[in-house]
Amino acid sequence: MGLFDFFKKKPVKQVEVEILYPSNWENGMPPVKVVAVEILQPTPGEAIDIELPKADTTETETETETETETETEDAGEKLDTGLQKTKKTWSERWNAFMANFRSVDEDFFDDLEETLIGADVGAQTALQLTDELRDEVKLQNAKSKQEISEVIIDKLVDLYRSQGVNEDASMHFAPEGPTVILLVGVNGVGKTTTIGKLSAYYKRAGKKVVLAAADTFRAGATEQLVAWGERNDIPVVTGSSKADPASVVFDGVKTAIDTQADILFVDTAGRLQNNVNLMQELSKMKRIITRELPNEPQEVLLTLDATTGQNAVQQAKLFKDSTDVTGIVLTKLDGTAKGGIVLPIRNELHLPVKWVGLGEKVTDIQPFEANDFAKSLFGSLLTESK
Ligand SMILES: Nc1nc2c(ncn2[C@@H]2O[C@H](COP(=O)(O)OP(=O)(O)OP(=O)(O)O)[C@@H](O)[C@H]2O)c(=O)[nH]1
Repeated sequence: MGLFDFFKKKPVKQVEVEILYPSNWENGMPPVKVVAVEILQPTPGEAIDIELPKADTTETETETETETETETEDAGEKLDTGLQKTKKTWSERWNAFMANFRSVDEDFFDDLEETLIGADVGAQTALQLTDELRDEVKLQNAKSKQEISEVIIDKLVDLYRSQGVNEDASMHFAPEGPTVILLVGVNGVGKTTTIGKLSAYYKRAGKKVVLAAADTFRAGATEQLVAWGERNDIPVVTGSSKADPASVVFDGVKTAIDTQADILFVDTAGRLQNNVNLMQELSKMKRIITRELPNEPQEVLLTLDATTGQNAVQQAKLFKDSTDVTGIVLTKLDGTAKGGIVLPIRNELHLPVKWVGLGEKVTDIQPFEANDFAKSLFGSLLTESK
């Protein structure tokens, strides 16, 4: 059934569609992906018109938000919902592992290590956990399936929590003048969307925010940020297509200073961590910011797509080696069973996860709280094992 036929049968109040322009698309109706539909009650039979953008506006993203609706949703609930897939996988793996339990011997610890690696906690973390658990299980003289299950899950929760103790996952702000927050990461991880969400978050907190569209590389990237700016009523500094990103950063910093803004968010082009030119471009942007605002603490937030699992950890390693990353934004946790990667990011890279992205809506972002995360991820396992 075509899109219009569908809407004739089910009239809608509002529809969010993503226009997909395949590289070989020339004319006619491009394929579209329906992102969200708000069904209109009750009048069935009405058709609606959707205005499609012109063919040359590639990669246009149309997003509408019903902020108030989501804002009332409890943060803990949202985290629980967002982590549903990860939790399901964890509990399935866990149950399968415990179903095979016979006795606490070397095979048991080998299986445990494999289970943990399979759950994306990372090889190093799995090894460390298994080693510590060997002692712990003996220490507590745990023998029954339930006792052992409890010791292991408690240890996992502990590890998540203890890593948060000395970790500075807070955002740093300049005591005066604008704070600059750069978003970096490979293509498509969610940098622009995160800026849209974070800028709205800080605006709601009473901060004056400016955005700079320094991704002059990808066609449509500036428009995407401008759309977020319009939606949140936040000014966006732009440059022409293929302009030097550093010049947009310069204009952004100047605008932020002139307008006495509190925060400047800079959207950067998706870059491969091993592309020397792009990494140099990033250094140039940072030099310009420091030249204009010498004493100012900046945040360089590396955005990682949680759905890419261990790849995200690899990306983080390489970015960390070539630029001063101050924290991680872990996006798309809602769409993945790989939420376990928070553990290796913190345990192996010692980079604080500062924010987690839990959806595509403007309010689908939360500061990362190790305790809440551990509680949400393993809470149900603890209940199940009781
Ligand atoms: N489900 C889900 N989708 C997200 C989240 N964050 C971003 N996305 C989606 O991921 C896709 C890519 O997001 P962008 O913000 O365009 O990514 P980007 O890193 O700016 O991409 P480039 O400009 O190409 O480098 C979009 O469809 C977003 O809606 C999230 O937390 N959850």
